[in-house]
Amino acid sequence: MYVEQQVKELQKDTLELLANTAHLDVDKLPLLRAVLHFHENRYYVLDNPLISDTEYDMLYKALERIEKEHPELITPDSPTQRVGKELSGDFQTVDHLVPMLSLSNSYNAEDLKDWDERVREKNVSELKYCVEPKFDGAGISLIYENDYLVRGATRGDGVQGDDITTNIKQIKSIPLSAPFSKYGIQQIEIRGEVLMFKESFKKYNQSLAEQGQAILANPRNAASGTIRMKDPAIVGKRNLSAYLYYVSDYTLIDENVPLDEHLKSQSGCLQMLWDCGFLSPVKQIQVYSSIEDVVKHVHDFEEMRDTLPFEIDGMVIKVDNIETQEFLGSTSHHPRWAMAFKFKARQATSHLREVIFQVGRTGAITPVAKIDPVAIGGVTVSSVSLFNEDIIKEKDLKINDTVLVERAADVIPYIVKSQAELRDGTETEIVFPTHCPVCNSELIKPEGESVWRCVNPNCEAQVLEKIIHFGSKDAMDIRNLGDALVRKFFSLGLLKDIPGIYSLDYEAIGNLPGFGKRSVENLQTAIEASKSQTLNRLIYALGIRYVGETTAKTLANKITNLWDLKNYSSEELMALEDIGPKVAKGIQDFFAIPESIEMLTRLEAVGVSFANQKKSGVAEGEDVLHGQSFLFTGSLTKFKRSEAETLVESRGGKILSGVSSKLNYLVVGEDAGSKLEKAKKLNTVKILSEDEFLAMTQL
Ligand SMILES: NC(=O)c1ccc[n+]([C@@H]2O[C@H](COP(=O)([O-])OP(=O)(O)OC[C@H]3O[C@@H](n4cnc5c(N)ncnc54)[C@H](O)[C@@H]3O)[C@@H](O)[C@H]2O)c1
Ligand SMILES: [Zn+2]
Repeated sequence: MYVEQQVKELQKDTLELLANTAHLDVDKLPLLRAVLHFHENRYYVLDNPLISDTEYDMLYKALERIEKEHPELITPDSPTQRVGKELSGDFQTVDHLVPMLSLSNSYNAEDLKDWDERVREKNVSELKYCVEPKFDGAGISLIYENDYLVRGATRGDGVQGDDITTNIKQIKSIPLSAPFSKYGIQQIEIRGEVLMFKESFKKYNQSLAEQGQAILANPRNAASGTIRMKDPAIVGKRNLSAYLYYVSDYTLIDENVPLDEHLKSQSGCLQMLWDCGFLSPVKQIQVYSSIEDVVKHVHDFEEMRDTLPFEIDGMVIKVDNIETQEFLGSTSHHPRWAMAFKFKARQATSHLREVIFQVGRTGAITPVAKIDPVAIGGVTVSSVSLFNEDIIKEKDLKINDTVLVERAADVIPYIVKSQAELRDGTETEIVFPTHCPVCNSELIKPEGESVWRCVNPNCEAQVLEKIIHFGSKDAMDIRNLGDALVRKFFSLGLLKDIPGIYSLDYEAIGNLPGFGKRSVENLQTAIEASKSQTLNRLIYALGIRYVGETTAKTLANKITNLWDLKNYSSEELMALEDIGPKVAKGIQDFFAIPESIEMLTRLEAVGVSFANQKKSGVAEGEDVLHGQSFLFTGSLTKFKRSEAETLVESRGGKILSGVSSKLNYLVVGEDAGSKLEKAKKLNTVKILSEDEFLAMTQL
């Protein structure tokens, strides 16, 4: 739609407008609209935004302000007069019963107070606000008729959406039927947000990274991409969840029966949804009568946003009383009875100055972009991984490019895109090396892979990274032997390989500047203690290709001694859960190399335990919990959660991350909350006290 020259000019205009949003006046109105239309096209249609959401919102706000001062200048096609468009064409289009509007945005206490004043000006009595998290996922609308789910749709352009019913049915937290008839409801339309929880997102990205593929930017993209997949089976595998937070429409079974109390307030509706078996934010909401309390709450919530298991990008403040909501009404763009409070942005624009190439422990060469430092979400970012050469090509990155960088919680910073439109001729190609930057051996890229590797087993960079990995938190967990210390010892020649950890020269270390007696002792204790680390951690620590933490556990559960693995055939390996030909080959290749055997022999000689302690201690019947799944909730008083989880696993059981029909046992400590409620509702989960659990695990 826009040709190259227009894109350049509009982007130039954008930057000029952005530099001055507070002082834009009516003469800029047409330009502002043109620029916003342009960015909406980039965002909703091309899925390729050029500016961050905050920048878009700043321009939008400026437009709103000018239009408010000059209402006579509002045109029907102004961006303020409609919501975005995101119909994909891949699904059948369906009409929403009630349009799915956008929300008005606020960024500070001032904005919220202004809004509160506008609401109060309307003389509403007994005003209360229901404050909810603003879930950062993909908006959906569901229709239930006679208690059955009949349709699920995306938000689309707000009036019409894509019919994604089959995909919606793959989301386990959305019940296929719900007892709305108990509330006198025949048909109901509810709204919510499909999310990928951070934990699932991390796992999903880990599997992408292990396969050398580019990881996804954030859980929101993962969720919105997944619900539009053509294959519902893939949707089922991605482990999505959905929070439902709004009843947009309903038809009663009998108009003459008085309306159920729940339906008279937003907080009541959320409770009803929860009681009907939905995941609704009843536990995360607060109802307040003063805007000051609201302001305090949203700020407090922003502080703790990273502790939530899912991403939120702000809060939504809604007038609680539904009659008052109806009285306040909506514009064509957003309801007047609700206001979003947006948290600080986690995207920023910077410049790519240099690319360095790092050698990982498997020899993989990772390009890392050095950018002009920018603050994103309270952290200064100056280094961003580019993963592999393909990503550089796909994103068309060049040195000196303007780049959009994103950093969400728990997610490593990521270059969303380069802004090719802004190039001025000073940009240069990123040249991928042909030889290892550390040992200078020629790099290899096997067919079908996207990663270049240094295959020299003695490459110093790899040896160093392998030592760091061995001692790291998820591996042997040698607390006092961190990344920096390993680098230091390595550079001083005090540490040359993994077994060398167990024959460190503590006297020489004690003479290094900054090393007191205590710190040397602590280091020595931590290293000694690691000798009896569990077998699964040891297997993971060895850095066998494709053997991640999960595979290491599977392997450890199968064997009684590490050496057993040496004799496993590929068939035997592939018979194990989740082990395919690639992983099996990785394991066999490892044991086929003399260097590996030498390393293992040395480790065993210094006393590192190769035995499966769980197996050697208990001869038979140790997996009394085999095939059973467990989850712990509430504060446990008899044991630590991590201990209990290890116990379950050592007895052959599994730990699940949430309450679902797959869960067999929920062990409840004190003050158990939503998980317990949900388990009770499910009726298939057996609820255990801590004592009952302990009794079960005894052999
Ligand atoms: N970068 C760009 O160029 C560009 C261009 C266009 C739009 N955008 C972004 O898109 C936004 C507009 O999108 P939008 O209309 O979806 O607005 P929005 O995402 O800011 O807010 C509305 C949405 O919030 C969601 N939501 C989450 N929790 C909710 C809750 N508890 N109650 C109600 N709703 C809840 C709903 O899906 C709702 O549709 C802009 O503010 C901007 O951030 C960016
Ligand atoms: Zn090398």
